Amino acid sequence: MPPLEEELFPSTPGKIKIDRLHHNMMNRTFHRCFASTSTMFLWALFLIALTASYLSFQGFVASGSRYLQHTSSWSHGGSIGGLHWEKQIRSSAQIRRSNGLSVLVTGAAGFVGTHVSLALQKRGDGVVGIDNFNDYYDPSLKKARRAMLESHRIFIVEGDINDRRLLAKLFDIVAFTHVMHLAAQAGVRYAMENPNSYIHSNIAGLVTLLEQCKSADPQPAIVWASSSSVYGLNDKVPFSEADQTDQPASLYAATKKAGEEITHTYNHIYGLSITGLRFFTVYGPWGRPDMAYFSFTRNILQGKPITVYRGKNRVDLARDFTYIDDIVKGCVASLDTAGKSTGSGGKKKGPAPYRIYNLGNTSPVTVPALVSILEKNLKMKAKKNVMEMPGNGDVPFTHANISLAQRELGYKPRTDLSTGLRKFVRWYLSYYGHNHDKGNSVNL
Ligand SMILES: O=C(O)[C@H]1O[C@H](OP(=O)(O)OP(=O)(O)OC[C@H]2O[C@@H](n3ccc(=O)[nH]c3=O)[C@H](O)[C@@H]2O)[C@H](O)[C@@H](O)[C@@H]1O
Repeated sequence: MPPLEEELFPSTPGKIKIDRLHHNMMNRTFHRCFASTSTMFLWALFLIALTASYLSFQGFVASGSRYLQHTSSWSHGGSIGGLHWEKQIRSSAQIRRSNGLSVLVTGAAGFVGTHVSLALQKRGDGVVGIDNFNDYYDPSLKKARRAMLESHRIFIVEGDINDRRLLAKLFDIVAFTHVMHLAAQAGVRYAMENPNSYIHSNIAGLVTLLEQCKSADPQPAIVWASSSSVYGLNDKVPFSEADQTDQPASLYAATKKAGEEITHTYNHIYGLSITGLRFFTVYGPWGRPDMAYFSFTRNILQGKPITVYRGKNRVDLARDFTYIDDIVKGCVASLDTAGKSTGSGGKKKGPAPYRIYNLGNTSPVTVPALVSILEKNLKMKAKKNVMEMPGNGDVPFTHANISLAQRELGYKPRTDLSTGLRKFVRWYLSYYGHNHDKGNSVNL
């Protein structure tokens, strides 16, 4: 068998005559030469293989990170994104009556958001909720509200209104006719502790939402929650929509007032239909644990003292407490009467309605009177610490003039504070029980 080198490089007849030494030398050189060539060849193969695998690994990483980016942008703590998620949204948005609405409710796991979502769904409108489930107060209460809504086939997307990609995705999936914007950082006194959360939700979040609504095609009509607190240090009673609102007493109030101005610019520039509702101290079942009527109830039942603030010269503070069912009727009537937005895809085509309404009860009640009603319902006495109202953003009283809402929305509050608190206490006891197990976990 010829040596390998001969097979690869057949000798010429002249080469056969080379002497042995020369042949041997040549042979060694040839071996060295062949060895380095084959090594180079193998190295080259190895490098090609390495490069190929590196490139394909890069591709894998890139596609993997694209996948991760995609999923993480919608995964705000839940199974968000994907076909099943989209299907849930579509099914929740389904309209089940003629001329029904398809409404995106922001803050849907909040107090007012839950009640409004339910009312809309019950009459056959399509409802999709969005809520970030933050821990301003016990998130388990928000989750319980969500569970209640889910039992009525209402889907709540877990996400923040500052997430513009999420908002764009929702509007891609559903052509919302209306947005009921209730997501906000609420609470008057907490603004001194955490001012930035008010800017995040009530300013930045509002603008992100309006940006989405302005570019949507069709543009939805927007109804949103302003606040009685915009009247600030106004002392002309009752408070009318035409009164001055340029003296807010808290950062919370200032962000709500700013919201009224911001929505005005979107109405003016882009033709968005806007209705701002100034809610007056809303209370009722499934309410907010940070509010006085709720925390007083919890403390009275637990035998803990409550702090009752008093104004200057020992004047009692008073609020135009408004029952949730009345507020819901005002919200739904606002959606029903909201004129259409006129623009599309970010271009205004004509003037659109801009409205502001007070939604109050028109009968202010003092804080000590509120405490007496709770004591009667709970059949327990409160341990009261009375102290002067600290300068933390509170206002001494609120009182709504509701004639505009009455005229244009047919709004007529029907529940007095005694009736409303009786219903609240009944709910509280059924939800938390007398032993306050869940009440203890309320995070204030
Ligand atoms: O109407 C509104 O616009 C506002 O109503 C409520 O704000 P507020 O009226 O201050 O409601 P509470 O916190 O329940 O206070 C009610 C009254 O109880 C008093 N209070 C509160 C807490 C407390 O420990 N003791 C006490 O006497 C307050 O000074 C106030 O006069 C909501 O918390 C705000 O989110 C909402 O925007």
